[in-house]
Amino acid sequence: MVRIRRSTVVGILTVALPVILIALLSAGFLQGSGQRLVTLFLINLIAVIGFGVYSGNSGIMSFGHVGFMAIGAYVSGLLTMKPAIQKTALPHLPEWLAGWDMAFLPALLIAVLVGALVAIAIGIPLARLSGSAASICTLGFLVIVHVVLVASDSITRGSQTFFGVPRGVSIYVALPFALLAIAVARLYRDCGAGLKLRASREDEIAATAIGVNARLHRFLSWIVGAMLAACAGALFGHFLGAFSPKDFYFNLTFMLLAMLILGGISTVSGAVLGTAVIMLIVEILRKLEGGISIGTLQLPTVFGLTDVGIGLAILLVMYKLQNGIMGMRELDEKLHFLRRLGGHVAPIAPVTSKPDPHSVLKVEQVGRHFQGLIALEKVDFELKPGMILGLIGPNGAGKSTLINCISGVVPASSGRVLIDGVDVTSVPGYKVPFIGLGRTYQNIRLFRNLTVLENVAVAAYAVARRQDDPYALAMGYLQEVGLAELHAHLAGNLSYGAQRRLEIARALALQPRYLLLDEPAAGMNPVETDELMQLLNYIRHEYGLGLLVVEHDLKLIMRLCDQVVVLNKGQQIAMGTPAEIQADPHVIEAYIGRKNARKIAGQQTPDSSASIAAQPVMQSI
Ligand SMILES: Nc1ncnc2c1ncn2[C@@H]1O[C@H](COP(=O)(O)OP(=O)(O)OP(=O)(O)O)[C@@H](O)[C@H]1O
Repeated sequence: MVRIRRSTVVGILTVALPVILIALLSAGFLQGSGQRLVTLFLINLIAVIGFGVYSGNSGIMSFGHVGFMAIGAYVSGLLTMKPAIQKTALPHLPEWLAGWDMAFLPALLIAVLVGALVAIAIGIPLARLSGSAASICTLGFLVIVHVVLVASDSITRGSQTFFGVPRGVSIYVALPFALLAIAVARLYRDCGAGLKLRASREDEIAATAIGVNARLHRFLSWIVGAMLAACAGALFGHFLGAFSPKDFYFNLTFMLLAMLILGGISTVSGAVLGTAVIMLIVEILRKLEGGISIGTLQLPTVFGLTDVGIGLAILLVMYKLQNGIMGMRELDEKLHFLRRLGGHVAPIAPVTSKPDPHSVLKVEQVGRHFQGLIALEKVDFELKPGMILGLIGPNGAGKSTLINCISGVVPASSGRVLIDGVDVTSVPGYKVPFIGLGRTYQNIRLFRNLTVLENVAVAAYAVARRQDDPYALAMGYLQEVGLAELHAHLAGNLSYGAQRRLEIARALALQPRYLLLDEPAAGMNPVETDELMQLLNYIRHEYGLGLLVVEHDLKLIMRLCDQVVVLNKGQQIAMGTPAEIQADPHVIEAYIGRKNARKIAGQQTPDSSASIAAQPVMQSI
């Protein structure tokens, strides 16, 4: 069963109600041309939303969705034409394509289905790409669709227009589809799939480490967006009463992208606002472009004024608001009273447990080379639940590389990492969390444009049972780390210490058996560091987790850890209790150099040991 959250319903209504109002008022009070303009607004809105479902959630700018509009318009137009008109307009049509004479609605559904099939075929390779490479591919798709339609003149009439597509798209016809598009887009944005895709848009590596299969979600959003665009195309074809490939090319792409970017690429409310604003600008500038007379003054025609005007509008908005007028959040997420209407998330207390005595994380002879540089060699240790293992070493010793190898972010060149017998290196990155591993990062990797609650909810989605609300679970973990009050804030706006705690809450929400923490105290003041230490001790005892902590704060390591592993230049030079490590001459030498180590050794008195002499040095590093 799909869980629809109250906040999603509030979000849909916030956007849908003004659209309904505009449409009904226009249908009641405007004349023919005004009504046509509003109908076109509704059709464009569906297309812009289609663009936004893919581009807004994945962060990949699509130039290809007008290709799906062309497919939708062509298929629906062809299927609904009267046979007699079709014979004249498209005399060379093969028999199997001719004479379908379908009603509007089934033809539109088939058009959307064809759009989806094409999207599946293109989406399989496309989903492997991200960033500008994917954007260029979508542009390639648009060009291919255009060329195929123009080149197939026996079935499309080539670059010429074919008339005879039944008209009949009015405000009343377009409105239900626009409302459906709004609902689909918002439901998708807020559901687990949409949330995961938005997380991967923010940081694909961090999203993968909490179980997000970014390729799968890019693929799904591409198909949903394509279906909406095909629907918009079909409506557009029936609105025009004709089909021509040139109507579905760069000009339309430019205008729809302008709407999307101006309003804000990642929100449905931005799509509505952007579509309305650009259509108004276009309407005004088209009138000016043709030359108008004001009293006795006759303004000349200005070629290209509309396109220049749209370009300037985008530039102006982007100069001030990089993420468009609405930014990254929906209107209802920004307005406090609408947020309250969306309801309160009641936390579910996390399930705590005792350490499992049979579980073990084994690092076996792990090595990693980077083009001749040996970053790690033959590292070997075990971590058990309920234990805190410190991992220390000078800069460049290989600590982060080891954590990356253990968590599957970087494949090990040699050796194995086993969690309860399962080889981490043999599973894809997004499946690693499911074998019991959570982690945080040296350079904080949060989903900065998602809220604090959403950051944790992405992880909770990965492991939540069907009956549990991932948001309620996430709220429970936020309470554990003392961030519940800040749940509605954007993660990127939190203080440094709070961001580190949020990363821990996100990792805990995966319900792991082992937690890898890469410099969790970096950038924290002494009070925050003390709080962190208490939190880590609490996690170890209450959740029965095994913790691997990389830290440069040796005081913290010595106070917190049961065992410490020391790396130097990729080699494991020592392993033991904090007291043993402090006394180890190899460790002292690695940290302060051979010469200084000898000096310390020289300062020894009969009743002092190297460890005592070295302690202030070790602790001051
Ligand atoms: N992706 C990479 N490509 C090439 N070299 C790398 C890569 N990652 C790490 N290295 C190299 O591997 C070595 C170990 O780096 P690593 O970041 O693991 O050390 P570290 O102990 O975590 O250091 P620090 O305490 O400064 O974070 C360094 O020489 C580093 O330059």
